[in-house]
Amino acid sequence: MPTILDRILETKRAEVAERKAQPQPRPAPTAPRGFKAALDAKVAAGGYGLIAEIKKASPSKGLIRPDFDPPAHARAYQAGGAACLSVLTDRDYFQGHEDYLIAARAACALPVIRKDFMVDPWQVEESRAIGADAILIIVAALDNGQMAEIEAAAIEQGMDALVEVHDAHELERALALRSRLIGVNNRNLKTFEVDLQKTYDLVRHAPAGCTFVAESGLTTRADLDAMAEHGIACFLIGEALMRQDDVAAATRALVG
Ligand SMILES: O=P(O)(O)OC[C@@H](O)[C@@H](O)c1c[nH]c2ccccc12
Repeated sequence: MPTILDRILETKRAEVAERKAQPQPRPAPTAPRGFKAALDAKVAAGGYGLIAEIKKASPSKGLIRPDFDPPAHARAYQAGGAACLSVLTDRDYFQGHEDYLIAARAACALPVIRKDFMVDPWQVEESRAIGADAILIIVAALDNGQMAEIEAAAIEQGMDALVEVHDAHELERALALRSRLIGVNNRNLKTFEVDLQKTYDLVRHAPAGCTFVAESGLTTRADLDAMAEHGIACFLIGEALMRQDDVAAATRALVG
C-alpha cells in the first residue's frame, strides 16, 4: 500500500517538472537570515527555540485556520517570542503557496523555513528565490545521494537544512550529512499517530553537537517541559498555535 508520503512525492515530482519548464521571474531576495543560529541563540539564552508554523490545512485534519492570514500570523509569532517561522508551500496536500512564504517573511524579521517536499536541487534555488532561509530534507523521502545533493545546493545558497527523521536508521543516515540541525518527527507518516516516547529514545542515542527539534503533535507548555527534561529545547509547532484566536498570546504561553 502506498503511504501518504509516497503519494505526495509522486504529485511533487510532476509539479516540479512543470515549474521547471516555466520558471517565474522574481525580484532578488534579501540575504539569508541565520535559521539554526536563531534557534541556538534562544537556547543559549536559556529559553526554548520555537519554529512556529504557518499552516492552513493538513492531509489528516483538513482546514485548520479559516481566517488564514500569513503576514498577521508572522507578526503574532514574532511578538510571542518564536525564534523562526515555518511556512507550508505545498499546494496539493497542505493548501500552501509560495506567496504565503513571501508575505510572511516580509512581515517580520524572523528566519523562515520553506516547508515542502524537496525532490530536486532545483527546488532549493527556487526556495532561496522566494526568500526562504532554510529548507527541509525528509530522510524518508530520499536516497543518500539525493539528500547530499539537496544539502549541497542549500549550503551553496547560504541556507540551513533541517533534516527530518523518524527512527534510528534514518537518524544514522541524517548524521552522514553536514547539517547539525535534526528534526525528529513524532508523527508516524503511515498512521498519523504521535508518539513522544519514540523521540526521547532516539535522542538519547544521538551523539552530542546537534541541535534537535521535536516536531508535530506538541500542544502545551507541559509537552515542551517534558521534552526539555530529555534534552530537547527546540520545537516545531503548527496546528496547536494556528487554532488559537490570539496567536501571539498562545505563542507567549508556550515559550515566553
Ligand atoms: O501541526 P503540528 O502537529 O504542530 O506539526 C507541525 C509540523 O511538525 C508538521 O507540519 C510537519 C512535520 N514534518 C512535515 C513535513 C511535511 C509537512 C508537514 C510536516
